[in-house]
Formats: sequence, structure tokens, C-alpha cells
Amino acid sequence: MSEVPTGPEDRAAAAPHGVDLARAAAAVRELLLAVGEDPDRPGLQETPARVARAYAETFAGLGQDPYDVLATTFDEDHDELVLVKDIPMYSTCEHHLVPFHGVAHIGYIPGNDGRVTGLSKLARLVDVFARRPQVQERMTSQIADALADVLKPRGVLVVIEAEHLCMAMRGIRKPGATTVTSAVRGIFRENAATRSEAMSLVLAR
Ligand SMILES: Nc1nc2c(ncn2[C@@H]2O[C@H](COP(=O)(O)OP(=O)(O)OP(=O)(O)O)[C@@H](O)[C@H]2O)c(=O)[nH]1
Ligand SMILES: [Zn+2]
Repeated sequence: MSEVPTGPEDRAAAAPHGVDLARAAAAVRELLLAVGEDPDRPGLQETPARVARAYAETFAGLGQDPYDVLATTFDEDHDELVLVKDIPMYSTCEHHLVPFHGVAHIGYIPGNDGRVTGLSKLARLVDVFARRPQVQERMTSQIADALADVLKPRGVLVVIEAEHLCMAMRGIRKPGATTVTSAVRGIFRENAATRSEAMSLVLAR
């Protein structure tokens, strides 16, 4: 099921206010105490406020509406694949609050009315969903659903390749393992040949 908001009220709920910096800083100070650090030692005095500001950036997507990003669309007589590959992506694993990062590939085939969006908007859309506590599968679906909803394309295909630092630096400790997720909608879901043609372009190096 899509978690992308669909109505004006849902969209408002999905775009709450920014990070409470004072509260985040107090929490970071508490966390430093909890791990046995001294938050008052010179090197750490500015850290809570600094981390709070960094979190405001890392989680900025919580206050952004994907529909605003896709507000600019235009008519273009193009009914073949549009594919933007290797969009750098940094997100935060919601289980451990450590980064997972890699690249996103987004392809779509415009619908009958030929609605397309600016190429940069695809990268912005990735950021809106990446800058939240996330799970890779959900982010992949959210990007696909938002594009399908706004552009009404014949098909959408989203592939994300990422390394999860929660698997690399701790826990199972397997640096270099890549997780690949895909979400396909429309013709890419219905037609295996169209899907594999697009996939081969996505995965070509
Ligand atoms: N499916 C999925 N799993 C994720 C993602 N990010 C992190 N995980 C996994 O979430 C799981 C959380 O498992 P838990 O057993 O609750 O946590 P844990 O004890 O810290 O697990 P380990 O990481 O195995 O040490 C781990 O297996 C992570 O690898 C993601 O984007 N998608
Ligand atoms: Zn994790």
C-alpha cells in the first residue's frame, strides 16, 4: 500500500514542522552521557547543537511534500523511456539511525497525455524520501508511487542500490554488501520484456 499522501489533508500531515533543535540537542547531550562520555569536555561542548543542526538536514524530508517537488510538469511529445541513472542517495536506516547510501535509478514512460517532469525533480524526489528515517524497500516504493500518481505515466521503474552501514560497521559486519530493491508500476509490471529491457539499461555499467 502506498504511504504517499493523496489528498490535501494528508499532504499537510506529511509535511509537519522542522526539527526541534533545542530538543534534539538535549537528547544528544543525554545520549553522550548514556554512553559514558562527558558532554562538557571542550571537544563535545558544541556537539549537541551541531548534531541537532545536522539532523535538521538529514531529516529535512519529513517536512517536505513530494507533490511540491513534482509540481512543475510539462507536455512533451515523448512516449519512450526516460531514465536517470546513478542519482546519489544518502538515507538513514530507521532501525539503527545510521546511514545507508548508494544510488537510485528512475525510469518512466510518459503517459498518453505526454506529461513529463524536469530531470532534476527526479533527484529531488529521491532526497525528499531519503531524508527521513527509512527502510530501503519503502523508499523505493514511495518514489515509484509518487511518480505514478503525479505523472500518470505508462510505467515507472525505480531501482536503488545501497550499502547499509548498520551491516558494515557493526552487527554482522559485512562491508561491501549491496542491497538492490526495485519497484515497478504500470507497463513495467505487466510486460516482462519491457521490464527486462529497462532493467538491462539500468544495470549496464
Ligand atoms: N529489509 C530491510 N532491513 C533493514 C534495512 N535497514 C536495516 N535493516 C535490517 O533491520 C534488521 C533489524 O534487526 P534487529 O534484529 O531488530 O536488530 P539488530 O539486533 O540490531 O540486528 P543486527 O543488525 O542483525 O545486529 C537488521 O537485520 C538490519 O539489517 C532496510 O532498509 N530494509
Ligand atoms: Zn540499520
